[in-house]
Amino acid sequence: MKSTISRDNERLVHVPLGDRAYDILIGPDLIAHAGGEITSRLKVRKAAIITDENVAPLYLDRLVDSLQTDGVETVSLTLPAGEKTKSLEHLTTVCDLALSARIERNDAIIALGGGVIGDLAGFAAGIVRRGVRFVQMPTSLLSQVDSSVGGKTGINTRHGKNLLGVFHQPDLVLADTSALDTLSEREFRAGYAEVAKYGLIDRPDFFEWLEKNWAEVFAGGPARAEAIALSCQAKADVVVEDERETGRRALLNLGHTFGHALEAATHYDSRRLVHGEGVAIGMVLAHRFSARLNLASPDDATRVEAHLKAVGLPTRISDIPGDMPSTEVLMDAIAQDKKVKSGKLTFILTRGIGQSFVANDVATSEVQTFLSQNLA
Ligand SMILES: NC(=O)c1ccc[n+]([C@@H]2O[C@H](COP(=O)([O-])OP(=O)(O)OC[C@H]3O[C@@H](n4cnc5c(N)ncnc54)[C@H](O)[C@@H]3O)[C@@H](O)[C@H]2O)c1
Ligand SMILES: O=C(O)C(=O)C[C@@H](O)[C@H](O)[C@H](O)COP(=O)(O)O
Ligand SMILES: [Zn+2]
Repeated sequence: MKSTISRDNERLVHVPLGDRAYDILIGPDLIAHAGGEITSRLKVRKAAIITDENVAPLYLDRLVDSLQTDGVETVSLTLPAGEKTKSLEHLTTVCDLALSARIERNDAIIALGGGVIGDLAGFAAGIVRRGVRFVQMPTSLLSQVDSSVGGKTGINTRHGKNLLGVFHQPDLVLADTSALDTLSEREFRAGYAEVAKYGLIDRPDFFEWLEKNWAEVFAGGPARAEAIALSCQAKADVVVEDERETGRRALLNLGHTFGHALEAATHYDSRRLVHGEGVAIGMVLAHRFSARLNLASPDDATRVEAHLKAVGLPTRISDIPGDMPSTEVLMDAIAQDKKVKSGKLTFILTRGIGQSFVANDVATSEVQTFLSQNLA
């Protein structure tokens, strides 16, 4: 019997990308009804489900049951949780599974988990048979508001963060908001950093709304659903305008040049720093750096820091437990940033809350001096 879905409390964001257009469904209990949604939209016969060791015991059986009820044959792979799983070794394992299971181009790889699983499984989906169908089933806040949308996939290498990858849009995103009930508070906060990012990029009213309503977003209910849907819409709007990051999409990297360098410098050790925390510190640094360059008022940086601090996020490099990374290590990581052009750094800077812009040609010496002052 086909599973059906109640439309109560469900939101839909459409990503109009021509022949790569897709829907993002956001709502409760979507995992239990995934089979019906996937088969009615994509007509897949087989699916390789990729998940991690924290998510599998909570949601894998439910997803397999739903898919099998709707006639989809499944195989699954449970990987270790955490950033270190975005590796060439695990990419090979995922590709091997898909090929052994004879996943064809019209079949699907399904990512059931956070951004780590989404980025890794999406990369595999982009390269297996030069591209098979890809379904994102994000289970962390970060993956529901950011990583499941937009088609960036990838893994880390010893040279830095996300340095191997492809653009491969999902065919469908099913964001089951009930899954957030089992997410740790720390991971919820980390995801919230990317929510606040959309306000800081170009939606000052949203940032102001978050300042007033963040406690309701954390509590769940309509404010949370609203923040997730608005974030997906904000990301979709940018992606539709500049799918391959030739210009405007770089705005989504606000806070990430510093954040990624901090992740690399802390060896992707989630006990010290997770991605969203790096982004929170990075966004405060981007606002402080903009003030130092006389582009924005220092009061804006203070306001951003006050809000992120209020929700319990780290906001300074010194908030990261363990030894402080050196300026040299951070500058080395920054030099590998994908936005570097002809050896020149590109940064996302700001003229104020919600007034971010892409700055090419930022002097390395300015960044170095600024960082060494922030590490003092
Ligand atoms: N592709 C993109 O556009 C994009 C955007 C933002 C971030 N990212 C990437 O996403 C990654 C971060 O994603 P993340 O924050 O989701 O990290 P994650 O995938 O490591 O998930 C965070 C933790 O929460 C656990 N978890 C996930 N869902 C759960 C649930 N419902 N219940 C209980 N535990 C759950 C995971 O097992 C993990 O331990 C980084 O690698 C980052 O680079 C990519
Ligand atoms: O989708 C984008 O574009 C983003 O920049 C979103 C970021 O939140 C995300 O962390 C992304 O993976 C960073 O991309 P990268 O190109 O700097 O690796
Ligand atoms: Zn990010």
